[in-house]
Amino acid sequence: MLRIALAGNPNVGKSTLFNNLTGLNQHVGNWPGKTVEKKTGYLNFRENDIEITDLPGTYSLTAGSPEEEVVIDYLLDERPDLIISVVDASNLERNLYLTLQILEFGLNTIIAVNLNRESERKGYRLDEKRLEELLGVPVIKVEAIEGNQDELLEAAIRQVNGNPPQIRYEFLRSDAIEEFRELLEDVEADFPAEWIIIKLLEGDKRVASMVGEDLLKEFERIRRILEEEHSADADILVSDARYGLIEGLLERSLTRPSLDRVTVSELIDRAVLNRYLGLPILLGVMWLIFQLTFTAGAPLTELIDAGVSHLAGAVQGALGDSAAGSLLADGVIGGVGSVLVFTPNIFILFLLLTFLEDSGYLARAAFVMDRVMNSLAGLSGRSFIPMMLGFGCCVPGVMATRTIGSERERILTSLMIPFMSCSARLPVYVLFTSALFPLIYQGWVIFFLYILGIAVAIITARLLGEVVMGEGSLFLMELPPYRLPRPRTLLIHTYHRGIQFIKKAGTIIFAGSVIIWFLSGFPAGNVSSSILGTLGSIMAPLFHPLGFGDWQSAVAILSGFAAKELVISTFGTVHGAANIAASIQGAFTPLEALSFMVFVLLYTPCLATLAVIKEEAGKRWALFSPLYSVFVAWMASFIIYTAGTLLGY
Ligand SMILES: Nc1nc2c(ncn2[C@@H]2O[C@H](COP(=O)(O)OP(=O)(O)OP(=O)(O)O)[C@@H](O)[C@H]2O)c(=O)[nH]1
Ligand SMILES: [Mg+2]
Repeated sequence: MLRIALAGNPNVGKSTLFNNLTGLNQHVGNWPGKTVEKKTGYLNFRENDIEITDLPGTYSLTAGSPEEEVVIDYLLDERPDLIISVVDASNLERNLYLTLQILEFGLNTIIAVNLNRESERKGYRLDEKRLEELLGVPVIKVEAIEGNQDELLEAAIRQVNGNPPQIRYEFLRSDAIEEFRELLEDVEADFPAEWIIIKLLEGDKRVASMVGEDLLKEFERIRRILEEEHSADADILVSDARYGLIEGLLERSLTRPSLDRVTVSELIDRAVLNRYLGLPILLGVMWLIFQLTFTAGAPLTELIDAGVSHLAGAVQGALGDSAAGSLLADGVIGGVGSVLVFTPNIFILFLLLTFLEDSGYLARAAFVMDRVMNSLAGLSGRSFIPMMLGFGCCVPGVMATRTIGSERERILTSLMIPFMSCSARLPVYVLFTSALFPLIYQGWVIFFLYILGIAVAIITARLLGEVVMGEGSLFLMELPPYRLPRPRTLLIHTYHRGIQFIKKAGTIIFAGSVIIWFLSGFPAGNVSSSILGTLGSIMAPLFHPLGFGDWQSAVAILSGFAAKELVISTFGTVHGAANIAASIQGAFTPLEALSFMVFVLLYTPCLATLAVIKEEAGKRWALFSPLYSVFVAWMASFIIYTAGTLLGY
């Protein structure tokens, strides 16, 4: 088995290439920092079994953030047979910097130059054969997103048996270094001496501990000689040497565009990143997303709704009042069907979010929000990307916090994300607003809920910011160029995200609905005296001050702890799929509905989200999060309901 790893800077197309080669579906999008864990896939190419690992994007091989750690650990411990160093053709200077570090390490490497069309449009011309000759490493132009990658794979298989070139920097050819190199030969056979020297010059702690005290002392002496000789710090000498080498290579293999060209990306950015226009544009984009999600999905939703009601009716008619009939019609169709009705909205939302991510706008949103996040929440714009992802689903949102440099900001952001209105809350919003608010207000009510979520998240960061200690991080993020996402890619990603919703309906919602149905039927007789009704009645007084003190709401809220879709499916099971809207109309006033929706928005992350919060922020915060959010939800609903009542609504 041939073990190949994909390494490179963030956002150069590693995961795109990985997906293309393995047929898997790693998260891709047009912003740096999507992949945070390594992922392995397999393929067979001309009788060769190949294992491919997709690594997180990094700029260097010096451990800093958790995802850099992943890459370094992998390279040090697992030593793949070959590295495919993926580089962006428009950013070769910076991208080859990482390639050189991989070569220093002595690993077999080939270079895959991606995004060629884009760079040619910008006016770059790379002579890849010339670069290959100069560097001594195969250089292949690829189009990661499409077509077969035979040329790349052939080169890879050839290179596995080849020899990686030894990178030797001029400034390391001094007598003092040569002496030290000899000393090293007795110590460490596993890594190239040159690499150890470079890492020591860069001050890498891990390598320092590998070498041992005595040699380290000796090295300190040599380092000082070197620094005096060149009158510069050792780590600067190293990076200068790398950039010097790269410059020399590109000078002879790359034609660059003249500098005064203004790209389309720059033109768009002048508006989108404008001091005054940036924020209104972002708000406009968000408003548009939510409008489209709810309105464009409506006709299809109604159609499915009619279908589900019809089906429930037919089943009831065929099986009569038997237990089986009730289980199917109320439990399964009522519970699962009432959630599945919203599939069109969910798919549209995911399509739009994917477009936002893939076009490059999401990275801009982070920039625009940087100032806001800074002054309001004491965080950087980096935190805004996971928050936006949270509108789709909080689980990938929390996972995306890992690329945030500071631990403090990582924890705070993980605790903010559950307040983003994820797609599971959408059925609640749609049902309640459409049942109780006039058409012209519906969009605004939902938009208010989204904004309220963001506001509570920011207040949360503010409050907890006083408790969670640690250093902040500098907000350094590249702006990727805008790209018009391809319909095919958009559809594939939307499909993969949307299908999770349907899977969830078939598993956890299904199980939940059956349980709810069961609990509502026993002991037989009146539902309100069933186990479910009793449980609900016990809890109901807690919610009475919030305006929804009936047992059904209490039970719906309770089941929503597992997954928020269950809030609606509980109503579906208790009332029957066809009657949800009517029974909501009967049970709630608009004010009570608003209070209920606010509660559902804010109270507790679902179990899946809690699991990732535990992963990213630790057990203590995963315990804290639901307690805190239930408290916040109760307070917010109480304030809204009380204020509304006083105002006469
Ligand atoms: N047009 C075009 N776009 C590409 C190509 N390869 C990648 N992209 C786009 O470039 C962006 C980044 O791709 P990813 O595969 O997510 O990049 P990555 O290197 O895995 O990024 P990180 O995981 O963040 O380090 C996505 O928007 C891709 O659609 C390509 O060959 N052609
Ligand atoms: Mg990736």
